[in-house]
Amino acid sequence: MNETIFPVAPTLGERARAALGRRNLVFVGLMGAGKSAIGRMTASQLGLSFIDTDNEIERVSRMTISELFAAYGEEEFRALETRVIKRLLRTGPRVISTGGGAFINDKTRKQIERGGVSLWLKADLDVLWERVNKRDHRPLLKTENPRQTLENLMNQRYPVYALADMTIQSRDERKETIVKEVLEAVIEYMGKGSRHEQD
Ligand SMILES: Nc1ncnc2c1ncn2[C@@H]1O[C@H](COP(=O)(O)OP(=O)(O)O)[C@@H](O)[C@H]1O
Ligand SMILES: O=C(O)C1=C[C@@H](OP(=O)(O)O)[C@@H](O)[C@H](O)C1
Ligand SMILES: [Mg+2]
Repeated sequence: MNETIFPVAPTLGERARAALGRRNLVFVGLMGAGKSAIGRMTASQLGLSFIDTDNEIERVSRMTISELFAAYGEEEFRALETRVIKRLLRTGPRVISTGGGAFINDKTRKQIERGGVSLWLKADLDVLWERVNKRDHRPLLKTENPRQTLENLMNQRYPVYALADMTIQSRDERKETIVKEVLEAVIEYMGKGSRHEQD
């Protein structure tokens, strides 16, 4: 019997994986933007391993993020976060979802700029609030008016997140759609005139 072999077109995930090469893909953005959820799904599409820096910090410290903040304060948490991210970036490629404050820290942001391509999941206050107010594991939001705290953080941090290599709007839309947009952004960014073109 004659068998005809049809060439199989690469999937979007395969094309994005090839475009990424040896770089890590690093998700940044505010609490509730979807870094952890979208990062995990993106990694699966890319066939890369996934690490959430908060999970990794909790694993190495054997404490929850809330416990770390309560016992040692935010400054110590940031130092630990910087160390963990530095190590993760050295051993990629992988998809890394950071906690919301990581990219704001100058040292951590410079590490990410050297060892990865960054993607800001940007979201409106209403979207963020809708998502974060269902859970209470975020120590920075344990304030009298957490919605106002979130808004203040947006004002402080959005100019810094804007330094990321790519930006995708995280919104009230299926996660699969956001993942598809992320993969398309990686292909476009890595393909044309990115600072990583020669890597
Ligand atoms: N596109 C989306 N549609 C609906 N829910 C989402 C979407 N993206 C994220 N979420 C949900 O919002 C919540 C916060 O997402 P998470 O990934 O923990 O955010 P982050 O890590 O940026 O703080 C989670 O319950 C997650 O499943
Ligand atoms: O914005 C921040 O400074 C923080 C965000 C959290 O991660 P998510 O952005 O994944 O919620 C976590 O790292 C910690 O509570 C501090
Ligand atoms: Mg997260």
